Amino acid sequence: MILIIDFGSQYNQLIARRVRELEVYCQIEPPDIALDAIKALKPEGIILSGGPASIYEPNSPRVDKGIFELGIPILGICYGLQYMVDCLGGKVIRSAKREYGFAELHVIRRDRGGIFSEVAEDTRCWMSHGDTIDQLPSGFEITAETANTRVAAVEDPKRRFYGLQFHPEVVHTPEGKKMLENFLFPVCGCQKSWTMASFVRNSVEEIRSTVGDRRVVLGLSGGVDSSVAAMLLHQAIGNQLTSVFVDNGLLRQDEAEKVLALFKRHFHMNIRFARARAQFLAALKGVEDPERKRKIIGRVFIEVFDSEARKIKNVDFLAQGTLYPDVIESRSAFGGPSAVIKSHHNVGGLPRRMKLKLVEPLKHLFKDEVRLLGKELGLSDDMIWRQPFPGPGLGIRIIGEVTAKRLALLRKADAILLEEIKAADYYRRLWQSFVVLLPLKSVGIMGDQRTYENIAAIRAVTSDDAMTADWARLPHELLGSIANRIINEVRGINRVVYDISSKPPSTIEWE
Ligand SMILES: Nc1ncnc2c1ncn2[C@@H]1O[C@H](COP(=O)(O)OP(=O)(O)OP(=O)(O)O)[C@@H](O)[C@H]1O
Ligand SMILES: O=c1[nH]c(=O)c2[nH+]cn([C@@H]3O[C@H](COP(=O)(O)O)[C@@H](O)[C@H]3O)c2[nH]1
Ligand SMILES: NC(=O)CC[C@H](N)C(=O)O
Ligand SMILES: [Mg+2]
Repeated sequence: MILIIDFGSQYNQLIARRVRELEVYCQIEPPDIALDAIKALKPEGIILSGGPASIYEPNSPRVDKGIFELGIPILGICYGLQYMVDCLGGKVIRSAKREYGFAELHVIRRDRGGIFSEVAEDTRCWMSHGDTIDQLPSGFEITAETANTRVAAVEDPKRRFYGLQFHPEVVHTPEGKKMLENFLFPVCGCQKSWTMASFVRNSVEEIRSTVGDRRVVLGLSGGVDSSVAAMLLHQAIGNQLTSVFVDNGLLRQDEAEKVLALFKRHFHMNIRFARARAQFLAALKGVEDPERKRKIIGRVFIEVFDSEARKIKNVDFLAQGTLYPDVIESRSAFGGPSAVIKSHHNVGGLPRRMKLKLVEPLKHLFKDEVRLLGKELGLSDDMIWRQPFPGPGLGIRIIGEVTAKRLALLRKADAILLEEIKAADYYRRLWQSFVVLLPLKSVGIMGDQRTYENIAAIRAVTSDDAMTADWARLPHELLGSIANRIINEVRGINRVVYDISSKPPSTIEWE
């Protein structure tokens, strides 16, 4: 495996994606990981990520220096390179000018089977730094330069230490993937072994040894992640698993009935249905702040799981379909180097003290990997290709207070949108498509009468992993027919707008 040390770069997950695309398993860990924990992972190579800090500042993040004594190849990217240089006796200074964007890279040495083998002598790279290397540690030499940056890449071929001032993980560095490939295979000697079949084998074993003869409850939403987690756990521990579907009152039209029917038909596992509408709505009464709503929903979910667990004997574990991006994005909530954007109900929204221990077999996977895993486990295409639906559901799509009346309005509008999207064959082409109910009213005219009613917004985005997203260029005719149907069929909505923001700077959900 490859260990990635997270110095807070916004591109960390991209590094992980690239490595896994090359069929090598990797894991991202924070800089305070202990040296013994690093050794226990038995990495074949270590990648030090970029990050917003400057190495000469007090309290800039550092990982145990012992990594340089392990005899393992190390690749430093941007801040990671600067950290390596600083640790090993070189010098990093603030550069006279910041460099952000494309730069022409001139490769000086690519004849030693290192990072640049088979890379063109002149190629482009993506820079994003304000610091620069002034003095190299002994044993290092410069292997590439740009017009602005004398030290664009370095290596110490004896110790197999490599450093890039630019970002090989972004698509704007066209030969970046080749450079990473060179690091993984010739340099680190990795094998291509990251396949879903091997993942299933290892997870089943791990789940069995964690759970022993105890019981597990799993939050089953009918979404891709929890359905795949349920299949995996069921394969590992069979009847020791009970899945709990919670009707939190924030679901879409007919969702509870549909999900239950589907699972009863296709899966022979224990499923419980927890009716908790009133509990969620009461807890949300009068609450308008998005983060408060999220925390409340997270807490009530756990209360419901706890009370279901009490009805079954010997339950020690709660299983969830938490994915890698949820974990990494929420890490900051626990003191990591990046900023808190929003608390996902199943991670940052969890209460601090919990009775049940978490089992999260998918917490190192990305969404597209979970879909592949679902296929491996025999889940139908319809389930695998469902658009994601957040656990807080319509609760974060009603801006402002959540009430039964507003839920009813949104449910109708959302059902119409989905019907139209599916009929136009756009469902699978979109990462998500949904309606948001705004806390605003506007004036309209219907049948010669004045109306003063709610505004709904349509949100439809394309994305690969929800980390970035673009608004979907839906045909005007389709948008027109959705709007037309919503306004005609949903009493209480008289205006529909289309959200044309991308992520970043906006996010996919409005709250
Ligand atoms: N209505 C629900 N009942 C029980 N558990 C739920 C419910 N909604 C969400 N969860 C739990 O919260 C986790 C996170 O929700 P999330 O929406 O990210 O995943 P998902 O619903 O499984 O998949 P998808 O992202 O495709 O919607 C789920 O994996 C599940 O364990
Ligand atoms: O299970 C979930 N619990 C949550 O609390 C939550 N918040 C956002 N999402 C989903 O995450 C993806 C990224 O959303 P944002 O761009 O709005 O952050 C999108 O796919 C969102 O639908 C959630 N899923
Ligand atoms: N992208 C980065 O890793 C930046 C590293 C450091 N903060 C610099 O400005 O050079
Ligand atoms: Mg979901």
